[in-house]
Amino acid sequence: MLNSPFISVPEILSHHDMPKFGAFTSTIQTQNFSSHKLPFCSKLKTQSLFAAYPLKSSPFRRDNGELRANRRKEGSTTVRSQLAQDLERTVEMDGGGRRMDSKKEFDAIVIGSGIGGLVAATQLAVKGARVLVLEKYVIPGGSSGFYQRDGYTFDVGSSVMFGFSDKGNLNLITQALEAVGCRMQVIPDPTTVHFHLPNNLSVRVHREYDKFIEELTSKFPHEKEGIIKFYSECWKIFNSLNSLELKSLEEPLYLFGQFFQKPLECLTLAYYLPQNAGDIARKYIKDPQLLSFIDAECFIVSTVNALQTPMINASMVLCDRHYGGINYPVGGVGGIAKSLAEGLVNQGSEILYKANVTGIIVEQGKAIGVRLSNGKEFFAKTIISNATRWDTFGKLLKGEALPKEEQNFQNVYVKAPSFLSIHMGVKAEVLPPDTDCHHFVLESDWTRLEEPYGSIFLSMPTILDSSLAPEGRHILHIFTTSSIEDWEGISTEEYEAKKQLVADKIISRLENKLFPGLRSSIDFMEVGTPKTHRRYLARVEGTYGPMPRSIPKGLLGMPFNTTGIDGLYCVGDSCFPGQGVIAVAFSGVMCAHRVAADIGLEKKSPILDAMLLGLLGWFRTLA
Ligand SMILES: NC(=O)c1ccc[n+]([C@@H]2O[C@H](COP(=O)([O-])OP(=O)(O)OC[C@H]3O[C@@H](n4cnc5c(N)ncnc54)[C@H](O)[C@@H]3O)[C@@H](O)[C@H]2O)c1
Ligand SMILES: CC(C)=CCC/C(C)=C/C=C/C(C)=C/C=C/C(C)=C/C=C/C=C(C)/C=C/C=C(C)/C=C/C=C(\C)CCC=C(C)C
Repeated sequence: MLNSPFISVPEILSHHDMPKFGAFTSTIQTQNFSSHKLPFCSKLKTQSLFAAYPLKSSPFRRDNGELRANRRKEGSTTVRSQLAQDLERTVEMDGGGRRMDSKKEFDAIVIGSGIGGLVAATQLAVKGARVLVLEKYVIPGGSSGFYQRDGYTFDVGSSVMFGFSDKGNLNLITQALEAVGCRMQVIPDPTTVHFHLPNNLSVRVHREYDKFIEELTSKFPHEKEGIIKFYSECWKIFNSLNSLELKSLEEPLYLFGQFFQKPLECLTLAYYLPQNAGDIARKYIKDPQLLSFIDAECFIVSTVNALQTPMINASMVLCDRHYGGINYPVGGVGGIAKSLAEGLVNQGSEILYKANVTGIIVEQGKAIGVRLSNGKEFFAKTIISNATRWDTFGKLLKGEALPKEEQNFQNVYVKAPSFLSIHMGVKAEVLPPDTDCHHFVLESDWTRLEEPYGSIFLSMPTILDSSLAPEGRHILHIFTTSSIEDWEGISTEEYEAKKQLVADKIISRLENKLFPGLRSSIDFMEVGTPKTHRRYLARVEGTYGPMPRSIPKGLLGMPFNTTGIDGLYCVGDSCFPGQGVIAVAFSGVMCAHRVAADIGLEKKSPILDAMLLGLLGWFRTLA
């Protein structure tokens, strides 16, 4: 297998996806679904997600060489959203020359359909807004998308799903789906992650908190008290978070309302907002190896060590994994975005694929529309960018001076490296019985934790959902940090050879540590590099997300959703609270609330707005 030519994700996507998703090949497509009740989401309860994607039931059809949306029939009547009809009418009105497609205004245009963008869009749609999502790629989801090869269904990004339980206030993925009437079947993961660390330290993070603490204290009995105190402090924060109704922290009526109803909890959160997990761990723990373990715990959350990881974010994930637990959606992570996109359309809003936004149109200092690579223009009261802040302000806002809030963001945060990913199908026999689904491997040297190719993340979602692979096979999704500079300025042959070399080394490491015989069990493999991720996720340098330039003041410096440009909002992992699917879902909820207030769908107080936004802006300069 290793001698077979490695094919990069871009090549694979273009060769395989396009025929499979043959219906997605026009420049602009419109999903014109009626708003009847959730056909796809309800199917998910009993079927594999991807059964919902067969070509026959594609939402598109060819019509005189043009792609058109299939119309879903209710009884004998064709029902289509008013919005879709408006759009199509404006396209018909095009008379050559510049295609001013839309004098019609949307309430919001969302650039990008990552989980952040989709949550913002769906939350706005259920509040009654007319939303248009413009996605560059052929399916929704961005880093939380999927692709299929040779009978395997691969998650593009992480398979570790927080916020997907049925309890509390922090199950934001469940809530986002429910808002549009969707519910997905999930499979509880008994172990969040199995750490394989230097000095043969092996720690399994069990779903049951007591079992995890018991395992960790058995490795560090002299630190039992410190362990309990550190994780208990995380619980204090988690419980405060979990008691709040989560909406926009940039909206004063809500924020002051929460302070009034839950003063202790809000003050607790305000107290921890500027703090990092590493400092708090050091209050209780002295053993350097245990502190390094806490670094590894945080690295998974933030791609940086504990001293650089905001305590609120660390607490969120270190507790949710025991509270709601990690739950994997049947059919794969891609089903979340697919369901949200369908829910959005069912609410009468729109999503267009292969719609590459190349510019945000600003008039008299206000963002009023967007321009696509094919020259089309769309207009809205508000523009929400789910592209990273670097892409939004560096590429989409040409000719605009960088607002000072963005300068501040770029001073405090840098682009985290990208990653190298290996998607692999293997013979099932190579995995020992009772293998856990997620592993983190750093064999011998703690100092390599944050180095490129130092730590290995491994997810095997077929341990939980065997429908993702052909019978007798498992999926291995392996990823490790890697920078784009490593992959630039080399010939195609060198690029291919380098992919093979790097993959080879990682396979050897996994063979030594976990799965003897792995190499000979490989049935399918492809390697994605930072260039792949830059191209297919439309993220500058393929970055994993923002990471602090030095020691941050917790979350204090992380911008929320409003920007220095009137009418322009950002959503996604370069907004508060940062990287992670549940984190960007929260960013989507916050963004939708702030936008809804600004377009009159929620209460607002302009005077309090000005005061709070000014205050938050000032706080950020302290970071
Ligand atoms: N391997 C991984 O696990 C991995 C990798 C990267 C990011 N992540 C995580 O994924 C999440 C990111 O979610 P997110 O919501 O911020 O965004 P995202 O990056 O997942 O999605 C953004 C979407 O916007 C689209 N887009 C970008 N620019 C566009 C343009 N100009 N025109 C049209 N569409 C455009 C992209 O195609 C993509 O679909 C975070 O949790 C992050 O930490 C995970
Ligand atoms: C506003 C002011 C000044 C004061 C107000 C005080 C107040 C009320 C504050 C409120 C704050 C709130 C509500 C904060 C909310 C924070 C939240 C919801 C944070 C959520 C963070 C979630 C994170 C960081 C999730 C990260 C998950 C990640 C990165 C998962 C991915 C995992 C991998 C990629 C690893 C895969 C692992 C293996 C081993 C394969």
